[in-house]
Amino acid sequence: MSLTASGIHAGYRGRRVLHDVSLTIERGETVGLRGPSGTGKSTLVRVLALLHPPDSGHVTLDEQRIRGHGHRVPASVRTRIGVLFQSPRAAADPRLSLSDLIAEPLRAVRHPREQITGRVTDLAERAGLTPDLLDRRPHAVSDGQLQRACLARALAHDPDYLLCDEATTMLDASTQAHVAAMITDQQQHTGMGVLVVSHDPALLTRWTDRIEDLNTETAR
Ligand SMILES: Nc1ncnc2c1ncn2[C@@H]1O[C@H](COP(=O)(O)OP(=O)(O)OP(=O)(O)O)[C@@H](O)[C@H]1O
Repeated sequence: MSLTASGIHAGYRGRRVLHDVSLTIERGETVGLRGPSGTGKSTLVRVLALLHPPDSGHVTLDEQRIRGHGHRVPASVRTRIGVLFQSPRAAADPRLSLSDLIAEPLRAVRHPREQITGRVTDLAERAGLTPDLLDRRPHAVSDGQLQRACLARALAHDPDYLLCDEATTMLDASTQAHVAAMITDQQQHTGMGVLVVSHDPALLTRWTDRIEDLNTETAR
């Protein structure tokens, strides 16, 4: 069981960023992805998260080849892949309270309403968010608190894969450790596969089972 990108060519408005790039994340493993700035690591994350359609090549999710990226991917498929970005401010809707932020993906797939509150409380507690923070909107919490909420949101569906794009880079050491511990704990319970994109060699060595390079060799 794996999330696989095969022979991906992708870019923006005719400008090619990824040239024949392939990457596999097996369930249960943690894969590191590194490479110089601008080689397309975030673009590859968006392709794997089914958010950015490749020009050619394809993504396979547990043997199911995904057709039609972008809005055409059913929510039931998309929710099997969680994503955590570097900047929670860019990722989070500023109009939503933290509890609504965490609950939104559950509501989107009509999760039973009576279970949502309990699920949000549990996720928030595991993420280290105190109850008083849950009614606040993003502008009234710190970056670290907001990233904890984004992690709770990304794990709301118990995804089979979690893609972390420089997700701990801007966090202080203790929040970074808490975020990594929550991800590892979730992985031990559900066997999800994890991708960690980072420029930090120590973090990659500490956290991942193997490291892949996206460099000018692969990104020709
Ligand atoms: N939405 C976009 N529109 C146009 N070009 C983009 C867009 N996003 C990224 N790019 C360009 O695509 C290239 C790859 O960017 P990407 O963010 O995927 O690289 P990266 O390896 O993640 O970089 P970094 O390590 O600095 O985060 C860059 O030249 C970037 O300017």
